[in-house]
Amino acid sequence: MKHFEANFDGLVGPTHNYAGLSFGNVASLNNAALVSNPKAAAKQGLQKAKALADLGMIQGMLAPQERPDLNTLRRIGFSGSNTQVLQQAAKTAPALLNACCSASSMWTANAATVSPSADTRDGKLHFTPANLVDKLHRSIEPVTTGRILTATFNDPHYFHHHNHLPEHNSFGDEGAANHTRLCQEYGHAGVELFVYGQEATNPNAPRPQKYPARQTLEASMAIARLHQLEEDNCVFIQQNPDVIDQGVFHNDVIAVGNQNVLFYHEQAFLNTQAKLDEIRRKLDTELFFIEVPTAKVAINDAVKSYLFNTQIITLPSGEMAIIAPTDCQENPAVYAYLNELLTLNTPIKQVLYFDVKQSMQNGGGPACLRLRVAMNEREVAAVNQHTLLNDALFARLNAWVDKHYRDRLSTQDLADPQLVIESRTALDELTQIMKLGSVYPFQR
Ligand SMILES: N=C(N)NCCC[C@H](NC(=O)CCC(=O)O)C(=O)O
Repeated sequence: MKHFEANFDGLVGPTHNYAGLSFGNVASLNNAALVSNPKAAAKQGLQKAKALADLGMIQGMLAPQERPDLNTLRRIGFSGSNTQVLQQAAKTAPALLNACCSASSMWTANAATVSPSADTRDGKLHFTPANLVDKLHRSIEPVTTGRILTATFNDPHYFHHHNHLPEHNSFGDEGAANHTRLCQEYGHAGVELFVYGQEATNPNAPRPQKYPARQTLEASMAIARLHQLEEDNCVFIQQNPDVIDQGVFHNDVIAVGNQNVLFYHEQAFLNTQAKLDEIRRKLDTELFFIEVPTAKVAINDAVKSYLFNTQIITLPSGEMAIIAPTDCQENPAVYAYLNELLTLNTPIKQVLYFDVKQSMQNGGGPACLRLRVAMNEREVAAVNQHTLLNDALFARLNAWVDKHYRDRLSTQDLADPQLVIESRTALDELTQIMKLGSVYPFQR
């Protein structure tokens, strides 16, 4: 049977904006209050996704969430008509209004952790939506994320959907951004790498001093249990707390894996050598550990350019390509490194650059925008086919964006009641295009 790794990219929502909501994410803080362009953001994302589909990759799209989130605003005591709720919140608690308007579900690397059927005891593909408890604006995503995932991977014979983990700091979970998988072939059992920022229940364990460690070991271990993984197929690695304090808020800002390649910065992990040895012991295949030294790329350059927030994909030819943001071309040290990488004897043979600046300005690179789902051909056939990107869906979604999205949005605009109407009209139409059913609170 054939097997593939599909990418499911998040469609950027109509309220994409820069509110500076993510302490510890330097791009989000540095670009706070910039005026955004939701239309351009959505189109940049679609272009990247379509380019991968055109390369022969299986590419899906995940629907965005309903924002402004009026349910949450009502839950915290704002009342009256929608207009009154927005006006009261804007006047008395603008930070809470901003949190309820973020389009952050676009970064689907944080939607869930996914374990392919080759790794799990029941032979099903497992999904656990991330609870994202570290950030208020993200903690309101998991329920709808679960509904969107269930509507996308909608055959219970193949797909096993779990609830998100308990909403407590001990179980801080950021999904696939802190998880990667190494394997020989996508359809063979692999080793799942769970990279955590701290041990919540061990006060003596190392942890960052300045910025939050969003993912806990406790959460990673809970996911491994839920997904029915064997101990021999898991490696738990601690992220280096010093790099979290330099702005590496997720592991996918400092490391990325694909098949038998692990591409990571010298300073990414704690106990690196022991962990690499454990991977070698648990995965009996030729492995390429590509370590980027600080002398070639400083942490600061890695964070600014998102060198490691690239996608490494295996093309139908069997060669690997790196999907990088154009910011990597603009950074001399990183660009020189990527050119050198192509001359090293690794499976990576080309680099393709994409402009995803609207997302980058909020700290989301190409890899943040996608959720990887390794599947065999039967599982691909069991996916909701209206979510898979082809020429027709691409044209339809572009027209949908043109019709509904603004090309300018400031944080002041978030209180505009018209934005609620525009966003709901757009999402209602989208659920019909992608045949998702009633996934949004306003539809239920
Ligand atoms: N690395 C991965 N996988 N994802 C990137 C997520 C970026 C997101 N930014 C934001 O949520 C900023 C929103 C704002 O400031 O308006 C975050 O920090 O959670």
